[in-house]
Amino acid sequence: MPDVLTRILAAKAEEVAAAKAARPFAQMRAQALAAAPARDFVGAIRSRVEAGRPAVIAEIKKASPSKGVLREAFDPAAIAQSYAAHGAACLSVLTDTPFFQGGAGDLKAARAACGLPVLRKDFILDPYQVFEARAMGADCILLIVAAFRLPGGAEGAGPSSRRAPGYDLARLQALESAAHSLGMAVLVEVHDADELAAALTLTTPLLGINNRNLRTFETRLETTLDLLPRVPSDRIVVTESGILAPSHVARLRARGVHAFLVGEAFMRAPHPGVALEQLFFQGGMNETPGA
Ligand SMILES: O=C(O)c1ccccc1NCC(=O)[C@H](O)[C@H](O)COP(=O)(O)O
Repeated sequence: MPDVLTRILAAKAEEVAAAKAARPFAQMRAQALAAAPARDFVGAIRSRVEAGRPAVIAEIKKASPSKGVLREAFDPAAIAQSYAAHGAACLSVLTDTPFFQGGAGDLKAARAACGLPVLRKDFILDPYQVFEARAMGADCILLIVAAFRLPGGAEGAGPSSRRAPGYDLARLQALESAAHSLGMAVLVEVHDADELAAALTLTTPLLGINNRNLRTFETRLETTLDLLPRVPSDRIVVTESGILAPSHVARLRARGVHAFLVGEAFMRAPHPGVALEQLFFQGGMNETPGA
């Protein structure tokens, strides 16, 4: 059986083909160009990080392949308001349906309920999806480098071939350009050194390091800590996944990581915003959301 990322990407390619047939590109483009202006996703993160405060991208997801259903009573608008009231910098909203039980409606409802910039969390492979993201109101898209691995690419035999990019850089760069042309930001996501080398060919300052291996689900904070020395100082590291306790936050912040993408810890809590405040602003570092 193929791993889950392979299955998600295959399903996504079919989904995009069906979407294009149902709503042609010209129509999607017109909708994207007519959307309300994008909110400043990078600025919301940068301002906090440069002030030495945590920048929290708070995720709205009903379910995930690794954890199943995380939240039965799922109200994206109420969750977004709760996050905004308790110090989130931005939102991340899952729009994939088959694997995460999300949808475009979740993103629209969350964005309409608050003033925060919103990341469309999905598996973007095609320019059509970039226009679709803007049409639904997204302010940022996610590009997962692992989704652009070429057949036989980064898994070469020896040390030198492992350093070869092995990724479809032209396609990654074209998707980034499309997002920027629509005023959206890009969060590029990596999990290892080969993916990082590929990600650094993009211009976006937002570099996500996913602590979760999307093929095996193994989740280790050391993924972020080990890659940190290889990240140039002009990039803002966003550590993603598996951040569940104040000790995790303290460990990463002690190494200079101040931007976080968190889902499960908030989705399982009765009040997601309160959980955010407890995780980031009531720990040992005695922060307050606006201080
Ligand atoms: O979470 C999964 O099971 C998953 C499986 C396959 C591809 C992506 C997946 N998750 C996306 C994410 O990485 C997380 O939603 C995000 O980083 C937040 O993680 P967490 O705080 O651990 O919910």
